[in-house]
Amino acid sequence: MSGPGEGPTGGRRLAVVLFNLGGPDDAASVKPFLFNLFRDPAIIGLPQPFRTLLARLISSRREASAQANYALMDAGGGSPLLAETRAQAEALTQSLSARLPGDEVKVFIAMRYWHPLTEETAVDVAVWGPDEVVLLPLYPQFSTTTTESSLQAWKAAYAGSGRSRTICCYPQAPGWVTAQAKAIRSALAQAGDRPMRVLFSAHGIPEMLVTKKGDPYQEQVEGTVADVAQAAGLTDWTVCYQSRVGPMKWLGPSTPDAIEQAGRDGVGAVVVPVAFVSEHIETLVELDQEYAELAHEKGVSPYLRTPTVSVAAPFIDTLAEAVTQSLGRAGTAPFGPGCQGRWKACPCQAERGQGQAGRSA
Ligand SMILES: C=CC1=C(C)c2cc3[nH]c(cc4nc(cc5[nH]c(cc1n2)c(C)c5CCC(=O)O)C(CCC(=O)O)=C4C)c(C)c3C=C
Ligand SMILES: [Fe+2]
Ligand SMILES: [Fe+2]
Repeated sequence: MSGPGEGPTGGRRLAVVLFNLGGPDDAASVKPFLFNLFRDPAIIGLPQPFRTLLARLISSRREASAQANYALMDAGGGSPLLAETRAQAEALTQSLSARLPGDEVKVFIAMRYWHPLTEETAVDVAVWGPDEVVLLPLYPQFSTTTTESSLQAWKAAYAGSGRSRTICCYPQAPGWVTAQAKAIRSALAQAGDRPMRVLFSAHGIPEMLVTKKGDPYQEQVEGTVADVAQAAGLTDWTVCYQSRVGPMKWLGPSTPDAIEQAGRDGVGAVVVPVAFVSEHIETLVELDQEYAELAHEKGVSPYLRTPTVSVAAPFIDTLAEAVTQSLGRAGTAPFGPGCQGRWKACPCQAERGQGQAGRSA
């Protein structure tokens, strides 16, 4: 057995930790998953014990409708997110192993609100004993509600070996942009010569996180959209935000409003899930079923949706490039501007001063 500092061929041990939100495994885990989500201070900013009490209330009230929605997917009453993320981990392992011959690369998955929980993965990584740890959120755009929440949970939980690097975000990474542009071009080709509008739909967040807290999410979403629209040569496109929860004002316009507008303007729609990298309830149910029904009612035809990037080679390669660049081991091609100090609390800022670390972010 090889210990820290020594892979099977004498190389170094590299742990890559993929972060995502997580999803319930089955109907029974919907309520505890929702409880974990609403108990997160990044999601509900109330002090304790009010936050936990409210999380209990919301998860109870939301359980039945959420279970009904999860049941609409072919995933045993739960979410396909973990299976999708495992496929991405496998593809990234292969891409990285080819780029870093001699090193031992292991890709771990750390979910924020359901198993494998970040706290569990932190123990697994520590037991494995890496020399280097690269933290890689599967959120292309940085948000306090997702990326920062995951990175903080990791920081609190990880007590193992290895120097850490953080890839905070990659809103304009070349492979992320080209994979989406390709999917859009193929959807538009399917629509033939009918007039079409591309609706870039991102998961929303409360507007005050952007205006009061300086959350860079909206700016980064707009950065992604500008690059993809240019790469795909689009003339009619708009940004909109889906999945609103609760009474606060969220970023707008909402995706349902954008669909209604398309109906009024007499154009068909290609919806592009621009902040998700894999399929789950927000794409398979919200976009493909709820909003498809709305589009039908409003006469938006055709209504098409591009698949998420999933394991598309340009996307996985761009992630692998981000990892190797963060280690200072390969490539000098620009990987995108990242948060660039826009989010002062981002760990990539502190790492920037330590040699190559954070170069990709
Ligand atoms: C870019 C990604 C995401 C952001 C930003 C985000 C913010 C955010 N989400 C909620 C509430 C819920 N999210 C839920 C599921 C869910 N959300 C994301 C991604 C982002 N969330 C993912 C990947 C998933 C998992 C989907 C799955 O298949 O399991 C849910 C549960 C589903 C539901 O009941 O609708 C809730 C609730 C808030 C409040 C928020 C920002 C404040
Ligand atoms: Fe969400
Ligand atoms: Fe950053």
